[in-house]
Amino acid sequence: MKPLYRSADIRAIEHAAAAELPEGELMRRAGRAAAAAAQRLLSSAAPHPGPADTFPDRAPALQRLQVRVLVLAGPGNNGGDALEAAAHLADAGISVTVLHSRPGNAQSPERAAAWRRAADSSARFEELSAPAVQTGDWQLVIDGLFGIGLARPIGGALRALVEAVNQLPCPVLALDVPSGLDADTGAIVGPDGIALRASHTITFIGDKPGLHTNEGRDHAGIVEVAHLDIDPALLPTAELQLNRLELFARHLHARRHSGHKGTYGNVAVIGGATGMRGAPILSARAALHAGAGRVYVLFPEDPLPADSGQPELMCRLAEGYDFGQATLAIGPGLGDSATAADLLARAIASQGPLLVDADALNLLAHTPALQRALASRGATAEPTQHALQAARLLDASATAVLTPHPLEAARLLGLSVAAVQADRVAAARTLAARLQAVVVLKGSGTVIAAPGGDCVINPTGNPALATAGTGDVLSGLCAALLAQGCPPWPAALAAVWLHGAAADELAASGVGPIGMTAGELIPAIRAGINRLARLNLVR
Ligand SMILES: NC(=O)C1=CN([C@@H]2O[C@H](COP(=O)(O)OP(=O)(O)OC[C@H]3O[C@@H](n4cnc5c(N)ncnc54)[C@H](O)[C@@H]3O)[C@@H](O)[C@H]2O)[C@@H](O)CC1
Ligand SMILES: Nc1ncnc2c1ncn2[C@@H]1O[C@H](COP(=O)(O)OP(=O)(O)O)[C@@H](O)[C@H]1O
Ligand SMILES: [K+]
Repeated sequence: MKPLYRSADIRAIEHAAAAELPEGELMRRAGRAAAAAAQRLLSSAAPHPGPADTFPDRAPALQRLQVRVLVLAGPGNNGGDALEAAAHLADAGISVTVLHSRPGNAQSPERAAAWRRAADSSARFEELSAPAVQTGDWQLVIDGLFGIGLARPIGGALRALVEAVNQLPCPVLALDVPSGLDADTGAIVGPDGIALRASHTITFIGDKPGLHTNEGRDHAGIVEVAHLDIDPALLPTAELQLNRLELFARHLHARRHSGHKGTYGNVAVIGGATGMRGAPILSARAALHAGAGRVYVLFPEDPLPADSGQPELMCRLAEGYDFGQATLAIGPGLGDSATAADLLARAIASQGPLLVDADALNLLAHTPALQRALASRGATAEPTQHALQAARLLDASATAVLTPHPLEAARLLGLSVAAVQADRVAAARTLAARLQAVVVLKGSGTVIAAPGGDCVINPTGNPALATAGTGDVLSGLCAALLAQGCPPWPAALAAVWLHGAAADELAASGVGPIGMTAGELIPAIRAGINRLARLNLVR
């Protein structure tokens, strides 16, 4: 399990843990963990921004006085963690400069003790200011300005200071949360706020959703969790977690020799109005390469005779096709005609697995009756055998998967895009509950929510995916998994994970992040599925 905790949970855990420990013990542990992480970063001389995908795992001896570390210590307990870390680093012979915010009368006793320890060390103290950041030649900056206690946007002189840190070429290690970022949502605390861009974040007690979605990935960098030896019994069951193989891999089966095309299901992609024919073709090609037995492309009008680049696809007019014969992926390039709306109504009324994407989501947003039909479809449909087996993971009644990007989600919710992005987890959960469907809210740190409240943030993927057509590939991939018998919840988790992992592989091999095309994802996804299926050979 890779749980993600909101700030309120972290505060409750911290409170319970602190009650069993000497005063200041958690802050001392946080400071020690931060100093150790800093020493590992200094030793590995990680470039900034670091493409490395893990924290370095050991710290060879540092040559004394060759490294200069800048520690930013804010007025609260995040500043206390930073002061503890500064004292440890100074004691290790490292040249440490602390830019220190005067805490006022409300300083906690543990922060006051941390300040005394740092003041007694060889660390030099200066007032927090942008020029103090700009004048030094730092090998590392440690950000202990604000953690989960940030109460308003960073402004004034602190804003200039954060801007100055964001210009530095060296690694930046954020303590708990990059200052200025909302740990719950990954939004920059605003209006007109700013957040520090860290190359690495060491986060305390438990991992936090805001580090993995929205602005989080750009600001947190590589995330390490320091549990501070908290008694696991104090950790509540997390309602939110990071996506990972264990949540879905067992549903990706190795093939039996006796299988035939009928064994692996039919996918029908419905879309491709005039001028948007490529969208369902991409989706259908992805479905084919993700293992669906037969793949159809159903056009609302003027069907293409065939896809000359992929003649395995069967191109038809949607009218006249029996929607009960396939897993449906409706929406790519569907348009907003009356025919399109009729096709969506027929798709929702059908009994099989259903994925709703793109233009079909916009039609749904405009048509409350279709929303009601979709919600009651989820509530009344007979769960499949697969779905029953997966009942622990899945609200088995949710047969539809919806894949909105933030604008589509905003239309469905009657909100602005900014309001959706301000709390992506809440937006996905609200839609999932309202429409009784698995909702995949796309974007950096895609959020997948089930109607019962389960929610997952996906860690794979990168900006190579920010190109037209990658969403169509995702819908075809997910439909193919549904067609092969995977229940909606693990199908959505697997599709989002595989799609992002394929983009990560392509970016690592130079096919991106700039200039990767949606079509290039498809063979990389196929390779990923086959790798995972091989892990399940015994099934
Ligand atoms: N209390 C504990 O036992 C532990 C706390 N920990 C640390 O404590 C942090 C939380 O500490 P706090 O609750 O003190 O919160 P913070 O240190 O995040 O910030 C609170 C302080 O910042 C001020 N402030 C908030 N927004 C501001 C703004 N925009 N401009 C200027 N000042 C602003 C507040 O008035 C307050 O003084 C965690 O993120 C973590 O780093 C860790 O040491 C683990 C243990
Ligand atoms: N910056 C990014 N980082 C990670 N994933 C991204 C990023 N930008 C886009 N994506 C992903 O790419 C896909 C884009 O889908 P969508 O917006 O529907 O595009 P289209 O309709 O053109 O296919 C989604 O899976 C989304 O999560
Ligand atoms: K911080």
